[in-house]
Formats: sequence, structure tokens, C-alpha cells
Amino acid sequence: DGVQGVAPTSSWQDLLAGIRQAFSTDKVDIDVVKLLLSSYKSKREDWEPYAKFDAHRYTRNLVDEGNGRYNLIILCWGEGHASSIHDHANSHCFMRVMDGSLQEVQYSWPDSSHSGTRPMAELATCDLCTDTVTYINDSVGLHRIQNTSHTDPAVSLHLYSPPITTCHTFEQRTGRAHSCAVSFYSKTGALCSNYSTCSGSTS
Ligand SMILES: O=C(O)CCSS
Ligand SMILES: [Fe+2]
Repeated sequence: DGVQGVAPTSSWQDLLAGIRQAFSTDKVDIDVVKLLLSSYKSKREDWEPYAKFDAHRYTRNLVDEGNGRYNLIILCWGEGHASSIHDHANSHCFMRVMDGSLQEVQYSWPDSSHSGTRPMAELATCDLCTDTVTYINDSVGLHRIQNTSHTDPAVSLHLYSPPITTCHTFEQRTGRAHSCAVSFYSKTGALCSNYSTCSGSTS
């Protein structure tokens, strides 16, 4: 549910400073953070230095390590790239589409009494166009993010609080869960080595 009707006025520096301020205490005001993300007037030159694509999978590029309470990350999705179905490790997950469009498919948690024997149940499918801001946490459900376009790449800005280092991925056909350590393709513009995503099969 994007925050509509906000005239985007703030600069990239205002956005980074506003987020730092919003996370200066342990209390997270979800609406304040969504408004900050919506108020930023997107300029490609602000975030393009972080937008590093890989031919085979989506990339996670660290923008701002934050103050220990959050991470700000640029994700780059080539045509057809998708994440696995995943949780958010009890963290807040804020997201804004910066370029192109993405599809979010939300799922309910697998029923533990059927562990590993039932397909994941879809809750909703949302098409997220450029500048849409959305939010999820584990009490909302699980999701998969995918770039369903065959012609256009997509870029999204994600804020996780607290920072996510590991999460769970879920097999669509069986609901079986796996633990997964997330990593960065680049950090503040510098490429990292041995990158791996939690992108599972999309079948
Ligand atoms: O951080 C990730 O790899 C999941 C992207 S969708 S929130
Ligand atoms: Fe996610």
C-alpha cells in the first residue's frame, strides 16, 4: 500500500539524514519512515552509483550501514530475476521501487503441522510501479519479489531494521523452510567477493 499524495521534495541527503534521525532511538514509527521514503524526489544520479547488476541474479548493494539499527540497500533486478519466498527475520522491511516495476507475491506462513508437505498459500499479488513504497514484516506474512519484465531491469531501495543477516526461504511446492545467510554484492559502491543471494527456484 504505497503512500499516495506526497509531493516528493526532499533530496537524497535529506532522505539519508531523515532516516538516520528516524532511527536515532529504538522506537520505529512505520508511517514516518514510509513518508520519508515517499518524500524523496528520485534523481537517478543519487542512487545509480550503487546500482550494480549481475547477469544471473538480483544484487544487494549496501548504501548506508546505518547506526546499527538499520541497513539501507539498493537491489538490482535484471529481467526475470526473482527472490525466493522469504521472511524478514522479525525485522521491519521498507521498500521503494526506484526504476522499472516489480511484482510482490505475498504468502501466508506454512502450517507447521504440515511441515514440508503442502504448497505455499498465496495471499496477494501486487504490482509495484516506480516510486511505490511498501512495507512488510513477519506478522504480515512472507513474500517473493520478482522482476516479471522481459525487457526492463528494475531497481528498488530497501530499508531493514534491525539489519538482516540471515533469513528463512521457503520452497513454493512443499513449504519446506531453509535458513539463508544474506550477503552484499557491493558495499557503498565497492564490489564484494563471494556474493550469494537467497534466491531459490521460482517453481
Ligand atoms: O533482501 C533481500 O535479498 C530480499 C529482497 S525482497 S525484501
Ligand atoms: Fe523481502
